[in-house]
Amino acid sequence: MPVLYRSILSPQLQSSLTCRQITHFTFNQTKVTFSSFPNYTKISCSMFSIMEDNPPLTPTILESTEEKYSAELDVAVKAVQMACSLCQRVQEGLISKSNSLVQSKDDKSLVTIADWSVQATISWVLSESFASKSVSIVAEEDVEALSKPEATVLLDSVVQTVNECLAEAPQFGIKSPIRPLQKEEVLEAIRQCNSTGGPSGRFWVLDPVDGTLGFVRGDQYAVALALVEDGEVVLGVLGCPNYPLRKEWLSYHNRYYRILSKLTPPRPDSWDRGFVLYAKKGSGKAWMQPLLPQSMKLVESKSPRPVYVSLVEDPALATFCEPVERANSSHSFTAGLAHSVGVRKEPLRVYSMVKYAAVARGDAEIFMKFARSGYKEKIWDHAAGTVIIQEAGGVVTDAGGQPLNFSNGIYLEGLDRGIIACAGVQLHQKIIRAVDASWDSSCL
Ligand SMILES: Nc1ncnc2c1ncn2[C@@H]1O[C@H](COP(=O)(O)O)[C@@H](OP(=O)(O)O)[C@H]1O
Ligand SMILES: [Mg+2]
Repeated sequence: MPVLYRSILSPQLQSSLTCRQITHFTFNQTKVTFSSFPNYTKISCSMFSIMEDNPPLTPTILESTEEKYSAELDVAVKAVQMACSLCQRVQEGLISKSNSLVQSKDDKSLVTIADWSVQATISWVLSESFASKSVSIVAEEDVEALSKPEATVLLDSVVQTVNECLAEAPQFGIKSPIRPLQKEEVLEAIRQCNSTGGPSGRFWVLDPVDGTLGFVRGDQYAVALALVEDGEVVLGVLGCPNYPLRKEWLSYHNRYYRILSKLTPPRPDSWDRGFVLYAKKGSGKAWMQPLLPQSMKLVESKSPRPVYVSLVEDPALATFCEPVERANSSHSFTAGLAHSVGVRKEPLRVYSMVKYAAVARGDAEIFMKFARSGYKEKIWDHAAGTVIIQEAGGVVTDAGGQPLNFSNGIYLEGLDRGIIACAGVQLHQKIIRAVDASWDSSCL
């Protein structure tokens, strides 16, 4: 019986599994897969190091971590389901009425009622659900613009949106507040998300509406929630309300999908678009739960089903995705990389972390992001997507092949050049090599 000693396990795996005896394992250069644990069928872990010379620790009995974080995951999935429902309502309002709900932020990006409302709602749900533990949250929005005297109408809209969403909480298996939240309580819930992260302890990471530009344009966006413990992302939950059932539709603006749905309306009980993806670190599984159709209870919804990355390793058959906005990632650099490794298909340009979802579900094989020099990637734009792709069987690193570092505050500190997520190790290595070959001649 082969024994894999603790000394060769990555810190990630060491922290998620304690003493263990392994009955079977396979590995390639960046990924190790364990089988036949008493309580697991398969556990995968990427990014490990082998230290064969170390004295082996005594291999003893396995301890399952199946129960760990279960309560947190349950609440996080429900909270993201609620947030998706809230966003759908606000987006419909934006499309059908006016853009008066869109505010310009100092950084010229856009923020809407939905951003603040989702942040307030998820913050309130987490605090209520884990009242005994102090809940620490790193999130994108602050209350400054919302607290100004001239923002009264805006604040009223946020309070109303939050209360409408919380009134529906029981449908999602969450308790509603005993009375509607007051303005100050909503502001406090948003304000409470002021953690700055760090290397130790536990904190949630929230991007209430990732891809705000996609959201206000009626297109793709995501709600992203992750739990980080001692610097590792241990849970990822990603709501993608406009993700179409048929992956071909991802290449088109969501407005075409809406037109089509009007022509041939989906049956009320059928799933036509939108889901929540989620994964727990070290479980070797990522799951997809369809969004709740209006008026259906979460308990009545279809069971979650597992998602897996694509098995395509041939670059000629692979699809790569990247941000829509050139300002967010160099399209010319990624085009050069794609060409040099033999990717032939047109890039799939989609807003937000929906790109992580596309790779995790096997609808695309590669995601690349190369921001302009000096831009610092934020942890909330990557935390949930990273763990979901990894548990679905994929690889996510920076362009130097190192894992993303979520332990150093709100930024991905030390990120080497860009982000590369792939379904398989071979594709990943080819792209890393291509980056090295072309970086010096690039303008980045
Ligand atoms: N100049 C820039 N370079 C790189 N990324 C940027 C950027 N400006 C904003 N972003 C990030 O890119 C995210 C959108 O991702 P994408 O471009 O893949 O749709 C934004 O998230 P928000 O929309 O939540 O602000 C923001 O965090
Ligand atoms: Mg974002």
